[in-house]
Amino acid sequence: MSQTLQQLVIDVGNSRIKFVSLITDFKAAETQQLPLVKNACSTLIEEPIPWEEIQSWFDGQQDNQCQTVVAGSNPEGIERVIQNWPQGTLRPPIEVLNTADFPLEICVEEPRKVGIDRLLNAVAANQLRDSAQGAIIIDTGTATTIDVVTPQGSFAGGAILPGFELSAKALHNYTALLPLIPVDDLHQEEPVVLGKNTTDAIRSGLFWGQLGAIRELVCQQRDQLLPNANQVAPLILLSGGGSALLAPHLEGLVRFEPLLTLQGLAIVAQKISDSK
Ligand SMILES: Nc1ncnc2c1ncn2[C@@H]1O[C@H](COP(=O)(O)OP(=O)(O)O)[C@@H](O)[C@H]1O
Ligand SMILES: CC(C)(COP(=O)(O)O)[C@@H](O)C(=O)NCCC(=O)O
Ligand SMILES: [K+]
Repeated sequence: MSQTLQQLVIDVGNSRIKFVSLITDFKAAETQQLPLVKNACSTLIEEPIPWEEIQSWFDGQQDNQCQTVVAGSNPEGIERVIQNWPQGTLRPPIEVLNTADFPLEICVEEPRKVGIDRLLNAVAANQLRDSAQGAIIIDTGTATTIDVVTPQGSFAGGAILPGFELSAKALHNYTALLPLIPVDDLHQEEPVVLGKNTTDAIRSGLFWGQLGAIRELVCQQRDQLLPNANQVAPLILLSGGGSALLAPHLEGLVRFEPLLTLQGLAIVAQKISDSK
């Protein structure tokens, strides 16, 4: 019989706090499946947390059936979530901090300085990739990260660049004449390449520049993962707040997994609870 664990998992980034409830199958490690997301919501980092909605996911259940866990790249934001934790149905969260306990080898100069979100993505990628297959993870948050997992399953580092919104704010904040372009504009219609006014020129740079940077880094990282022809092509995963915007343009190249970090955190938390 397969044993399952219900979880409330929270990822606190630099722009948004993401909440999901999931069902994690203890046998999932053998099946190359990610924990199943049942409910999801998010809020901007400075906005109130939608506790009522989140608590309603667990209506009619005993609190001790659900494991709650929080982690992320924004320590102040995590503190806020813990401080504002509601009285009542939800069990207080476990904060996952210590990446030394992760089921992951971290091959960089200072493993403790790597953003936990990048490592959680790698844990999730390890669940999905075939054995002897490497992985490349594109995560488009406040920053966009493009990271490599080796065919042996270790986190091997990667690249960090500004995401859509940060790039838009930087252009506005550090120039005299450039307006602030809301990222929602990029969703309305595909930006023209040849901007005939300032706004369209910025939209073009933000959108096609981000896409081009991602393609170039994926290309170079793939070459590094495939030093000879008899290796398996890497699994390329696309996640994060900006991923829905990019997915149609990376079709055929990537697998779209918008909640990868949260699912990685669910796997890590399940392993921690299992080992106790
Ligand atoms: N409507 C939108 N259109 C395009 N991009 C968006 C939109 N909403 C969010 N984003 C992108 O997603 C990023 C936030 O993604 P998220 O994964 O929540 O970030 P973080 O993990 O840093 O909190 C924004 O910085 C922006 O780049
Ligand atoms: C690169 C990041 C800012 C991405 O965070 P996000 O955009 O998701 O909020 C975060 O992973 C981070 O703060 N990393 C620490 C430095 C490092 O990973 O090397
Ligand atoms: K992230």
